Amino acid sequence: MALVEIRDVYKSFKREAQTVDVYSGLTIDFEEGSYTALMGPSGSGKSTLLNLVAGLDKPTRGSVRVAGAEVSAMSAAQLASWRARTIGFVFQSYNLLPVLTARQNVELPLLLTKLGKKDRAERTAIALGVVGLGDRMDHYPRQLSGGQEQRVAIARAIVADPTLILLDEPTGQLDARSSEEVLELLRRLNEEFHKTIMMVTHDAKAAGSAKRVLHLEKGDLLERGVAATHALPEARREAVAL
Ligand SMILES: Nc1ncnc2c1ncn2[C@@H]1O[C@H](COP(=O)(O)OP(=O)(O)OP(=O)(O)O)[C@@H](O)[C@H]1O
Repeated sequence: MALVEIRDVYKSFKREAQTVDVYSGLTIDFEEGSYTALMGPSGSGKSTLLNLVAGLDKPTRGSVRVAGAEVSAMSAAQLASWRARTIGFVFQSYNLLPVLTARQNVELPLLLTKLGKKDRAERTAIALGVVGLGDRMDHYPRQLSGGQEQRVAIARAIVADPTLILLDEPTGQLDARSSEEVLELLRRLNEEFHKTIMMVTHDAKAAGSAKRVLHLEKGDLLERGVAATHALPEARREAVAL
């Protein structure tokens, strides 16, 4: 069983009199331990895919299962606690709370768990250590560089030890050096910590750090292996009918 199973998913958005059909029968799997980059033109439905997997949005029809659980069937309350345990979400614009320190930002998701204060402090320190910011725990976001802010956001995403990390253009606002640091961190999270990663990106370099690259384009879902050790002999068409 794949960690993420998307089966015959339709998704439409209604805007005034118009309906936008983003997916018309999307079927795809993401295996446990995989690291996938999702590419494609603006509006092709990349962010929508992450939102469906995180249960932030529901399919118009079809099934989205994560670790065997039907995400679209959960109530809002079930979703909140499931998401806190299962999913780490990282956004392009970091989304840190400016009035909280790095430590407090990272601790936030743990407040939704049953962990006591001491365990929360310990896990927070470990997560900030993993992203290389053990010496910046009491800094506020404004006292950090963009790359450091994004690494705090990644620490927040991994602090509850989720199975799946979803990232929406994580390097979109970063310079080349900070991007490289973030990508190196993602490779480690995948290889050393066995986290499953799905990353939306427009950046070919970022996609190059993934083991699998999916291209969402007008009605087609194309798959290309780019990492040397995972390269496919040629671009392979995996499924049609987005
Ligand atoms: N909440 C919404 N209401 C109405 N339309 C929406 C909504 N969310 C997304 N859409 C539409 O669905 C389509 C897919 O959007 P999505 O954000 O998934 O694209 P994307 O590939 O991530 O684009 P980008 O690269 O620009 O972020 C777009 O046409 C978008 O306008």
